[in-house]
Amino acid sequence: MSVVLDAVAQGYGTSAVIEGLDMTLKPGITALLGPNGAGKTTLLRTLATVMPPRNGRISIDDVEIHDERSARQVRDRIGYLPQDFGYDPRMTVDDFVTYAAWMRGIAPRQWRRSVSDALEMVDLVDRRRSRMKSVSGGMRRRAGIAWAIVGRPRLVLLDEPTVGLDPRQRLQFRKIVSGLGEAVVVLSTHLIDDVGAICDRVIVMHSGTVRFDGTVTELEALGCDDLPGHSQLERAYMHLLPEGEQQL
Ligand SMILES: Nc1ncnc2c1ncn2[C@@H]1O[C@H](COP(=O)(O)OP(=O)(O)OP(=O)(O)O)[C@@H](O)[C@H]1O
Repeated sequence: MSVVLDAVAQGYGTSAVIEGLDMTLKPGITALLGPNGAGKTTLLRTLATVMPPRNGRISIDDVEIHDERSARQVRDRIGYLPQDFGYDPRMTVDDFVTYAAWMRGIAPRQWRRSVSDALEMVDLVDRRRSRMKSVSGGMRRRAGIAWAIVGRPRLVLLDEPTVGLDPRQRLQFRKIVSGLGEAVVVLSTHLIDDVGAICDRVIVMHSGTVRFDGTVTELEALGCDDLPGHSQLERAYMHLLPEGEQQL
């Protein structure tokens, strides 16, 4: 799986959100960090082929995505969990993940196995018959993660996947993501601990542009003692913000 962005611009209506973004994504776990409104969700939606780029080019496995037709060629390889994902509250957890399998074009004879495999990965096998409306917020989010990984897509996009998870569930989440092996995984988060624990690469965005792109170790090296933060990574993150936002 390869994903290449070349001078990608994206926006809504008359407002530009992302400008001139160049990036190549490879197998491994990449975190998108950045303040509210930095453009992380917009970038994930663009990678998910929900919005073709306004300008520039995005290619997924050498297919250039410029319209619905080209997007359809690659969607079966993409698992995307939006920040506020919708679900029918009467659906069971099993139905919900089976629906994702259907959407992803997985052959019906493989649904049982793929769904069981995804539910096992998120530790929800014993809740598969529960309705989505009756499970806890954290379990629902794990069902969302199962939605994104059913059928083992090679591009997995997770928008703030750990919101609402308790500490043990966050550790489980890290284990799930670390187990995705060869996939290109891109996740947005505000939780710097998660980044330090599992990510191979960190991209820090601000106002639709990339302020940093490198490894966790490279990011840590930017942390200065005179900036606020409880860890070297938090201080490095603060260092990358514009000067007016570096102090509390
Ligand atoms: N559907 C939309 N219509 C118009 N503007 C939008 C829409 N969605 C996002 N925006 C704007 O685009 C900019 C980037 O938003 P985006 O949601 O991509 O940021 P983000 O980094 O994901 O933020 P957060 O951390 O709060 O999730 C913001 O200024 C936002 O107001």
